[in-house]
Amino acid sequence: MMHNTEIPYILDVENLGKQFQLHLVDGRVITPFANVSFKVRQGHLFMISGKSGAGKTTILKCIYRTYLTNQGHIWYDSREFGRIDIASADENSISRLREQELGFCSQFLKVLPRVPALEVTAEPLIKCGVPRDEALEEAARWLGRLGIEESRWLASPITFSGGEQQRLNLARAFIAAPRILLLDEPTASLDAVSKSIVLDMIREATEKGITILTVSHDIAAIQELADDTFWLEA
Ligand SMILES: Nc1ncnc2c1ncn2[C@@H]1O[C@H](COP(=O)(O)OP(=O)(O)OP(=O)(O)O)[C@@H](O)[C@H]1O
Repeated sequence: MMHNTEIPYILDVENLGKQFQLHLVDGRVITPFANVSFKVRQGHLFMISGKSGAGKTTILKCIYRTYLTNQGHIWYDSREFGRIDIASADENSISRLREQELGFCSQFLKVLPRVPALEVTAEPLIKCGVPRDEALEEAARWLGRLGIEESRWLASPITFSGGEQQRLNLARAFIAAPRILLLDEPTASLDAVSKSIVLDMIREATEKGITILTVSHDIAAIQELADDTFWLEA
């Protein structure tokens, strides 16, 4: 077994800071956090904790580059480009990383209407070049594992309950086995059975070497599995 110190860092967040300008209010600037630094080892489950509103989700969104950062660096040891600063990389590199290496699982569902759940789940695999039939079969496997009834697979996920939408988001995030997976409150609206399935999925993924960063208020459940916890001070 490898000692912690022998496992390389895959992500090195250095002096990260984010500001939002509230254009629709009075133009004021808010700074949820500044000078945030942490390092994440490959294949670890890394938990970001802290008070509500401290900026935990914002950090995940900066790493996925949904948000541009205002300060600092997000050094990522990518398979395709080597060491790259996600904070300043060009859009093409970011698209490529999102397709091949980075996954994000949001608490909320954002999908096109009328696309069936099975297709929505298979989409990340199809984008990676997996043949459609194979991708749909794999999608069925994940939806089944997460307890989404087969009768719902051809419906639009817009009609799903909150917990079903969350499980579909998780299926979509795990299906393509990215190198780094960012999970925003992965167990928030789940019952006990679904929660334990998700915790098993997280455990299996890290065992395969996938690095997971998660934000969760379910400290007891996640911390038991987490290799490291970063406390974001408000
Ligand atoms: N797009 C945005 N525009 C303006 N302000 C934002 C935006 N996104 C986040 N914020 C603000 O940044 C702060 C941090 O939000 P964030 O969602 O990252 O917190 P959090 O720590 O994840 O909170 P919670 O635990 O409640 O989910 C909040 O004050 C929020 O209002």
